[in-house]
Amino acid sequence: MGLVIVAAGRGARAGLDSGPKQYHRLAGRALIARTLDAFQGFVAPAETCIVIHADDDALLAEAIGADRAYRTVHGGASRQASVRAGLEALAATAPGITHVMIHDAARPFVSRALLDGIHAAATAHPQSGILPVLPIAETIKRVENGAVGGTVPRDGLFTAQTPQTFPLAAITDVHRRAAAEDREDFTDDAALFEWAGLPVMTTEGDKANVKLTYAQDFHMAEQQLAGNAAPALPDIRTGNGYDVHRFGPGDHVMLCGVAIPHTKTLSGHSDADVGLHALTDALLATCGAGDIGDHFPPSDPQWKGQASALFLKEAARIVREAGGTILNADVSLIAEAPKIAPHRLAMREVLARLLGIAIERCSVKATTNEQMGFVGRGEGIAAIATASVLYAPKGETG
Ligand SMILES: Nc1ccn([C@@H]2O[C@H](COP(=O)(O)OP(=O)(O)OP(=O)(O)O)[C@@H](O)[C@H]2O)c(=O)n1
Ligand SMILES: C[C@](O)(CO)[C@H](O)COP(=O)(O)O
Repeated sequence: MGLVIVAAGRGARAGLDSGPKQYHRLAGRALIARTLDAFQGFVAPAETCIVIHADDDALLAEAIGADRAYRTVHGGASRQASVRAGLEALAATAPGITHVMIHDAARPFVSRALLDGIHAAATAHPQSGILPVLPIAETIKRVENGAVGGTVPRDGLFTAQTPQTFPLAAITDVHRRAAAEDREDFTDDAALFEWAGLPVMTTEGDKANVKLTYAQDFHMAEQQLAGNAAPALPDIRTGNGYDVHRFGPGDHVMLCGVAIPHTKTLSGHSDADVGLHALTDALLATCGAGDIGDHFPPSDPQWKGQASALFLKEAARIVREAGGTILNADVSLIAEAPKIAPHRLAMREVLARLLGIAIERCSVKATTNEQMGFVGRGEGIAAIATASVLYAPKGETG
């Protein structure tokens, strides 16, 4: 499917100070760029021809960038002449195209559902023109010099939208014939097909697919885009971690960076600090950075007997490098013994120092396992940790 976007008009009725309406920035993005966005993934830029006014090369480059793959061609004095120029360009340079969509740059709100409906109709009726239409919802009056001259029956009346779709060879031929007969009065391409006696089938249009014609249309479009803009939600992520180590012979345990005298020690490759291990995993989880085993494999001799503080500091560094600000850290220790409560403040101080955050953002809690299971039988100590991290939006890290 090829695409002709007509954008060579002057936008006289819009009367915008900023110049031709198709380059006017709507909520920060040029109207024509928004229109082209709507076809992304539906028609390739190489099969799209943008028809612009001979004075507007620089305006187009500013609106969509100079290095885009779209074909461009200069249009004519009427919409009809501009469409013809676009069709001739596509017919000459893209021989594989059988069908073409013709669309006004001034209609930026093209939905994927509308495109799919038009495409389905074109597939069902490949020799016909396909025209999206909407029933008229208001009474139609004929008005002359401010006075009503009559009411027009609206039965069977519809308004016509773009994109309209045609077999490329047929619509190009009809445009050539109309030009040869000096007919420049067709306001849409379906009208040319009708004039040539060729079939035009309708498909359901879309109320949102308005043509921005008057200044008020631009104000309403601005309001609509402002209303649609999703509020920037803070990117707060939570990670959890769990670890367990069994007891072996010894005289102290390391828990959350504090050495607590005990009748046994926790055995492991490093200092077996389950609290810091669980918290390291929780932090890494907030940026999808794997787990402690990925960064400090137990098979690597350099971590033998290592203080687990090093692991936590490295996890905090990884989080910060990914744009994270650590909001809080919470560790629950599950042990029958030793007693944790007398050491909780010292543990929170260690966490605050290692993570570089305030102590009130660090929490350590402890519970027994009510003498149930392996912890209850005094075979080891378990820890569960949670960390919350605020990440900067993409492109604003650092
Ligand atoms: N000589 C022309 C006239 C119109 N168009 C394009 O046809 C579409 C529909 O036309 P319209 O909304 O009437 O735009 P303008 O002609 O720019 O508006 P006006 O009539 O108010 O000047 C627009 O994308 C417009 O750029 C075109 O390519 N060449
Ligand atoms: C082609 C069109 O968008 C169909 O509704 C419309 O006719 C173009 O606008 P114009 O004001 O007639 O140029």
